[in-house]
Amino acid sequence: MAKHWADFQYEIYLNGMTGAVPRLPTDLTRLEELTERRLGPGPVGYVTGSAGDGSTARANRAALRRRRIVPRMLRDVHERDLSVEVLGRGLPAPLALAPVGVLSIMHPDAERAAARAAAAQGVPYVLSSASSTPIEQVAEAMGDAERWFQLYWAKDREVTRSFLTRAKAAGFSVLVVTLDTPLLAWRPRDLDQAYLPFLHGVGTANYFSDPAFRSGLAKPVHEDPNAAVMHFVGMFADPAKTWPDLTFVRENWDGPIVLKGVLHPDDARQAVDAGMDGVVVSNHGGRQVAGSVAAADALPGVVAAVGDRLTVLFDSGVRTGDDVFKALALGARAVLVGRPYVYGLALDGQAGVEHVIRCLLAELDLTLALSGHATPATVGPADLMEDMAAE
Ligand SMILES: Cc1cc2nc3c(=O)[nH]c(=O)nc-3n(C[C@H](O)[C@H](O)[C@H](O)COP(=O)(O)O)c2cc1C
Ligand SMILES: O=C(O)C(=O)c1ccccc1
Repeated sequence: MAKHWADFQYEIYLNGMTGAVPRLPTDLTRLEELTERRLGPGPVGYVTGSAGDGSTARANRAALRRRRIVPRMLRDVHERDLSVEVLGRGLPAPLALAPVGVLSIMHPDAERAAARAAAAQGVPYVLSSASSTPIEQVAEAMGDAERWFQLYWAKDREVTRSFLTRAKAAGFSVLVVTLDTPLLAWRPRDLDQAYLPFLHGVGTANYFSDPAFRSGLAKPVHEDPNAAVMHFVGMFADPAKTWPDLTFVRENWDGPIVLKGVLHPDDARQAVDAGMDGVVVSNHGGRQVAGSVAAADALPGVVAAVGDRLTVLFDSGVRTGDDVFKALALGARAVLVGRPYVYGLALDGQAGVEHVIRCLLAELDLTLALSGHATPATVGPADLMEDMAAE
């Protein structure tokens, strides 16, 4: 029998017999406010902030809230199985941790803590190129758990090639190529405090650990750190890239490749033509194009265009188990979650990240069961209706 994630509910109640209650709220939408009280203004702006006036991030939430579940009754759900197959991998649930850069800003254990939490719960961890911990050290912390690598496509081919070689050697199996960040967007929360995340918490450590990156420096990093940071800024991403450039990535990675940040159905079709295996329908949590379409509103169009040819994943705005259910109903195979686990990390390290994963999946398990589903496979558009007046 598959694991019932909902058992976490009674684990919490039973622990309560000895007077213990969860260290963090089980309504994950409350974590943002707690994190705002815990971290300094720079780090808070970095993690909670988004592009422009923040309306895209709010629209992501609204697009999920507006869709309401129509539960079905009397459909045997006593044995449930949340596992799904994604890109040829069996996952215990339709969830992965999204790539988030410079986690040392949030907690001293940084990427290692997030990766260990994902490994302990069996969900894939997507390591950001912009990690504050070198690829190899994150891999070492994870044992043989499922790990995916997110590529920021460096201007220098040798650096990109080196990242891919290192990630492969460290056991990363799926490559997530982020397309929506060829430039950092206009982010007032960061700008108003002149807070550039790269410059904090050894934000560039993964690059600094790279031999191809280092060979481009006139002096070693410790002798001229400012020059090294400027080299990184010039290297980080390349706004000149076009679709044919994907050939280079395809030729240098023999596992599945997923393009992150696709919103238009035609871009999803181009991903098929480029030999890609999947897309993440995402607007980067509202952090890139201010005023862009809400990710959940873009999802059905992408699924209709390529859902039978590519694995369609989703992120941007997922905060609760019912949000995951809604994304599945709109056609996503699985979802990535960003800020909630980062808040968990900021508030309680590895344990906080595990708390977030367990709450999300317990709530998803219960939402499925209470709506008449024993597996994600039976969830579809017929389970939703739209309520334009929803708060
Ligand atoms: C603080 C922060 C840093 C991020 N860094 C990266 C990154 O390095 N690479 C990447 O592809 N996406 C990055 N993202 C975007 C996430 O992968 C994901 O798309 C987004 O957080 C999903 O939205 P959500 O936060 O509403 O769940 C970052 C997001 C946040 C909040
Ligand atoms: O802040 C982000 O959204 C992001 O993608 C990023 C990129 C580089 C370093 C840190 C974060």
